[in-house]
Amino acid sequence: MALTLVVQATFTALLVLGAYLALGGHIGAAEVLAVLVLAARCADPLLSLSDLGGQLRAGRAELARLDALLSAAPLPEPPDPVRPDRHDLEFDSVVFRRGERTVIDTVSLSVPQGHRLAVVGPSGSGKTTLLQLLARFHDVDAGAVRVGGVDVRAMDPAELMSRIAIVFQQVYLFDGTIEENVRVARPDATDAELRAAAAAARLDEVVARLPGGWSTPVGEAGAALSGGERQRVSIARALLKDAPIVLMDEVTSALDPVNESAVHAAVERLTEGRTVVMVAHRLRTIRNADHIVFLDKGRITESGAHDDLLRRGGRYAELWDLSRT
Ligand SMILES: Nc1ncnc2c1ncn2[C@@H]1O[C@H](COP(=O)(O)OP(=O)(O)OP(=O)(O)O)[C@@H](O)[C@H]1O
Repeated sequence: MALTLVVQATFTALLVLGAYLALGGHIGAAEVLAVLVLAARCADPLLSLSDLGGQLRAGRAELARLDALLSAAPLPEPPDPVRPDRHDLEFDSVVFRRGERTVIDTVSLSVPQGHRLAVVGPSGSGKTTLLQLLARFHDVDAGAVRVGGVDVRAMDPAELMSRIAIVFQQVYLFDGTIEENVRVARPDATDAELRAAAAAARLDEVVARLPGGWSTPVGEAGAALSGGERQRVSIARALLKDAPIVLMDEVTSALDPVNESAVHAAVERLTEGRTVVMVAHRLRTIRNADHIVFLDKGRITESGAHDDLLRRGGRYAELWDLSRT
């Protein structure tokens, strides 16, 4: 850094001196001193500019990635979309690859309408990918994902999304008020519907603490909200959307007891009577699931109800014991 500063200062001094001589100036002690002071003052911004170069290069790489994402071919839309009249879910021998890697490896499972499926397993085993395939963020490489017996590729993508509410770990809050951030799920919702969703998600108690209540800009609120509170915003959105299918990726980080209990109550309300697939990390959520699958390296290695899996004494039972210590 110090060397770069000296090089930059010398370079700047030579440039200024050159310009001075070119303009017909004479060099004396005063001129040299003035040029050195000027060079030192110029070097710092020049250094910042060289830092900026690095930042611009990093930014360009980000832009290239974004561009690749935006220019990716849109998922093909069917000419005659089919509308399912039920909301049971099915993975039929699904294979999904990322490059050379098989991320989902011949997965078959079904979730009857109104049931809750919990997906557990080690990090990187493909749990989130299963949710993404259901919402058709990607298309399968082999097999089929079906909603109400209809292949999701045969559905109009907007229709599919209207049937699904998603609660992901990373909650995206945009620059607006907290009310706008919830209302985005259903802009024509009445105030009463908004308040009811917030109460069911236990978001009302968070809003009550904010300085401007519902009108608090989320820029302020977002920074002040904990992970559990942000997830309550996400659950309120999903409740307001009132979709028959819920896909949920639980927060992995530990929640304080107040948030733990509030989020649990909110999840209960959200999942009541809906068809649910959730990546489950918390004991209470796993326990309340109708069915559990254990995913390892993209394959289902164990599947059943909580008590069956405990009796079997496999990886699930191990995970359960570990999570209770
Ligand atoms: N955008 C991506 N590009 C390339 N590989 C990815 C991408 N997203 C996920 N993967 C890879 O796919 C595999 C499955 O990832 P996935 O996020 O589904 O796992 P997970 O079980 O949900 O993990 P975690 O519990 O850590 O969230 C991982 O090996 C992951 O590195």
